[in-house]
Amino acid sequence: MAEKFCLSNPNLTDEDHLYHIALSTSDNLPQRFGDVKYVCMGGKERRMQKFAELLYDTLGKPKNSELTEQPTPGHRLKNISQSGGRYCFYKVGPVAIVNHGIGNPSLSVVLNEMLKLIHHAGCTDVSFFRIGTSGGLGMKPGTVIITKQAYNGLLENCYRQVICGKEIRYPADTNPQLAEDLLKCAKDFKIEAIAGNTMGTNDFFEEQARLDGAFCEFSRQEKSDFLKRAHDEFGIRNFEMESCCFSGLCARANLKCAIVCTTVVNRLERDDVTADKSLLEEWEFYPQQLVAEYIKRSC
Ligand SMILES: O=P(O)(O)O[C@H]1O[C@H](CO)[C@@H](O)[C@H]1O
Ligand SMILES: O=c1cc[nH]c(=O)[nH]1
Repeated sequence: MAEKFCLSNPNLTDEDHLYHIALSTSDNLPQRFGDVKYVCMGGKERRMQKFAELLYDTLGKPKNSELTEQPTPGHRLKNISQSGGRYCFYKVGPVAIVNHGIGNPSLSVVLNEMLKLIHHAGCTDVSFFRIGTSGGLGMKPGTVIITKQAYNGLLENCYRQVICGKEIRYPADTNPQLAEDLLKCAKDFKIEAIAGNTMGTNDFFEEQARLDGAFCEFSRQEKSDFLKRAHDEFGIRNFEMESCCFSGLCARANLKCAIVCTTVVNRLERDDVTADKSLLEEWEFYPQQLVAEYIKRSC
């Protein structure tokens, strides 16, 4: 029998309040969530709601889903964490779908609580996925990047976490087999996708070498030198803002993870994101299609 996922924190007890996702150990976690095998996360609430509805159809309306009492077209699923007011959370068959907001701090909070949820629920064989958007480095917008290694803004392949006034570095790599399987789904769906390294920063503007933020005290030459170095020396193919924390905490918990991000701009050409809404929605849909297909094939 597969081993139950177990966090190593000795302070965890049978009573726990997952404050930001509005759940606690008195909410029948093993009965409601013990079958979860996939946790899918992404920044926006709307994207994750749409993804949950897509999965509900793709997986043939699985019975072990949490449904809303007042369904409307495209809104059949219950937002389990609605009363928390911070994140949305849907359950579709063996999949938990959650949004994480922008950046490592917002992700870290909900990821800690999702890890505690699967611990208390006694889940087995769980994989984590981030489906997101990113700025491509030399990539045609709409290309999907499946992250191999995450680098922070200092071009270090790690997640830096401050604990009791000290900084600890955790490796920030994803699972190669998941990446390969997702690339295969992309090929079958004729979605342009590559495996590459990702830079996960703590800022959208200056840390990603954008000249068009509220502030900028570096030159165009410094910007292009940095982008060239990231591309040529470190194999960076896209920028986003959660890959280090996501891969760092999943690895720390001994869980497999994948990061699948579409690109919405080619940073070698411009800084601002100018594509129209329908094109952005189309590009944003590609990672959802790939991860939904991967889950359908593997569950
Ligand atoms: O599309 P999502 O998942 O939000 O991710 C990307 O978009 C946000 C910035 O616009 C950052 O959170 C970045 O990581
Ligand atoms: O350029 C981009 C686009 C999306 N998200 C980012 O963090 N950077």
